[in-house]
Amino acid sequence: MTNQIIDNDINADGHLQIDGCDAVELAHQFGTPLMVYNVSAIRNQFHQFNKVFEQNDIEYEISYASKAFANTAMYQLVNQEGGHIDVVSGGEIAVALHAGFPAAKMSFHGNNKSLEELRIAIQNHVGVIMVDNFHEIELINQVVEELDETTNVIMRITPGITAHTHEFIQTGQVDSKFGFDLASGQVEEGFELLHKNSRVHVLGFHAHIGSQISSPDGFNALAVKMMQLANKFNTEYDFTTEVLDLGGGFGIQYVSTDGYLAPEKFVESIINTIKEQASQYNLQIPAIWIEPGRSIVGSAGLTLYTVGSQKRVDGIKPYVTVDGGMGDNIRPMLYGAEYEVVSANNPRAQPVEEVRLVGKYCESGDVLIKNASVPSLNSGDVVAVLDTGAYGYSMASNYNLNLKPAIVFVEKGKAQLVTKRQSFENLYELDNNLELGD
Ligand SMILES: Cc1ncc(COP(=O)(O)O)c(C=O)c1O
Ligand SMILES: N[C@@H](CCCC[NH3+])C(=O)O
Repeated sequence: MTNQIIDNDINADGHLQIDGCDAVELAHQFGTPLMVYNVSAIRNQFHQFNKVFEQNDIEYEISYASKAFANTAMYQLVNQEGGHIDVVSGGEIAVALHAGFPAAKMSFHGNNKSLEELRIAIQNHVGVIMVDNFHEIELINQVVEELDETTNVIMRITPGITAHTHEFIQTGQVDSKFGFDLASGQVEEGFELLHKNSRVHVLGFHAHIGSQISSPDGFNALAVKMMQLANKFNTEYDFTTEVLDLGGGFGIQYVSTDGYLAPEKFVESIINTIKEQASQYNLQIPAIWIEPGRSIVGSAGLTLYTVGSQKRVDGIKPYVTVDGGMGDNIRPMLYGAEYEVVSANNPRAQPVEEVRLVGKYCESGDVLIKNASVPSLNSGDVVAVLDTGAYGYSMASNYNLNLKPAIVFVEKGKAQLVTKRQSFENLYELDNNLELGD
């Protein structure tokens, strides 16, 4: 969305509206902080991805990386859109199953899956396990034997590509904790071990080079490496790569100075490179899978807060405090991430000053926006921090024992509470009274 609010985003009362719902009314009805997702925007991003594959007549899957944002309704929405999901823990599998999401459309990721998690995945016939390392191969072999089951796997490889993004969210460089190292022959070694087990079916290869990437170059380099790999395995092992999964990582625009490339344009570029490589090697084009997270939900979500206290000292940039902060959005503190904010009461109001938009947590670093250009804001006003849909709620914490926010989905003028705000009881319901001491 970013702060280029268009007429469509403003209703007759002059308030911010999200897919036909008044943001100020949502804040009053459901309380703040409140996460609001525009369901039409999520559906539209699925359609854009589908369209680019279909126009190119490519077999594909859109495997939504649910670490970006997951709850029961989100898994159900992805299912309505015909997507697959990428899950990374027993917890994500459990919530997806609870939502009625088909196990066969899940890809199970992780660099340290436990024996128990692998048992859950294999018992429930999860579609594919993205095998990450040699230890995991042993565990998979053990579980399929023990449960008298079979499983599909895709090998995650570390391609040796350094994506242009924040160091904390690069994953494709040689020095990474994820995947089988391509350059040193680990992929061949792992493949031979997997291939030996008739209960394990290798579908192909996966790589994910990082997140919030703004240029297609790294993806094109990845597509070249992956097709080289497919060709090598075809020649040396007579192995047909059925699936190449190129991960996610397509960046979104958080602030107006961020470059913008529509997420489906990254995919178009990947498809073109794979087509060229396939014709060069005279290989059949494998099914192409992608795992977008941020590009599906990032700009579809925003956070509504209510303004509270303000601190003003001559010569110091003012502090404007909202009723949430680092507990619902750790990204500014963790990655120096930037966001834009608008007044939900009057999104057209001209900025009159630069302030620090800060949270209510006991940390000086709890700053949501360092340089927020805002109109005159008063206590009780509702503000919207835009583009918070990815890795906000999913990395939320109960720091200071603050409650995690509620989540509302809106679509065409209708709003639905899809996750309740936590209650104080939720904060102690797992605790036992102390029995030690006097
Ligand atoms: C394996 C894998 N796939 C997909 C994603 C989703 O990335 P993004 O949300 O940047 O699209 C991630 C996260 O970076 C990941 O680790
Ligand atoms: N949590 C990160 C993205 C990590 C992607 C997971 N592999 C972010 O907010 O940008």
